[in-house]
Amino acid sequence: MASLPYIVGNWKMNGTRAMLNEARAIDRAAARLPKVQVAVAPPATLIYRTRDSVELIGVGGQDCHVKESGAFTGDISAPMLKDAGADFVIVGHSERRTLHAETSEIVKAKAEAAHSAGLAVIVCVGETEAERDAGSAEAVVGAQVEGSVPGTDGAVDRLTVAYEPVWAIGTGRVPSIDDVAAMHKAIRVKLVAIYGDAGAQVRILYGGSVKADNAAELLAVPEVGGALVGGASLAAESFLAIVGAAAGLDEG
Ligand SMILES: O=C[C@H](O)COP(=O)(O)O
Repeated sequence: MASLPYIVGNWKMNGTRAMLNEARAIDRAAARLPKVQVAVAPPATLIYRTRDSVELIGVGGQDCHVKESGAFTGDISAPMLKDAGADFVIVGHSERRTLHAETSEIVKAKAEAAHSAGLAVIVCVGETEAERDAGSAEAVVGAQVEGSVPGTDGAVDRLTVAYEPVWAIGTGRVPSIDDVAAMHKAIRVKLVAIYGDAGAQVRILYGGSVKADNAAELLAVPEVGGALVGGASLAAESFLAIVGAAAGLDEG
């Protein structure tokens, strides 16, 4: 894969201003690892300050509304994220799909709103454990990809897809390497079917219990273009161990 490995920390609903020290430490270390693209997605309250605290790493939002503005108490629009200094936004995380009843149709509208606002987009997909046990994981994820990725002209150029099996998120469990490889291959086939040649360039991240001790193996899987990291991204030390594993791919 031609593009750099992309390691993204999703802080979820964690972090107050003290977390800016972690962001600074990650930024300093990333400067010494030019062969990895690094980013963090802090909670909305910290986006502006994080942007101001770092020089090199990307900063993103964790969700956006489909509309640019309006009477949507508690929501944040893509242009607002852009204005706060975000470079990208995560949409369709399973916690949004499950806890906020977001359908792929909504996720797609969010992805398109983000693209229109000038943000890169990470679209998350992933099956539940019941779906995997039923043998329908690839069908479920394929339908999510098809239904969630943006259709807007040019959006594919700033698109990343993150495969996150729901049952692997925050559990310490990860799929077998063969299962990760098979799913990433299936997602690639789907992206090429949707976008043609441009679909071959979209990075596909793996997410779900990525830690220092499994990162190198996961990141070496064909079609795995990086990682979307939750828990292990909350401290610079554990996150940087994963970034270091990505940097090591080049030497290994
Ligand atoms: O967005 C990140 C994922 O949900 C993974 O979270 P985790 O690394 O805590 O399993």
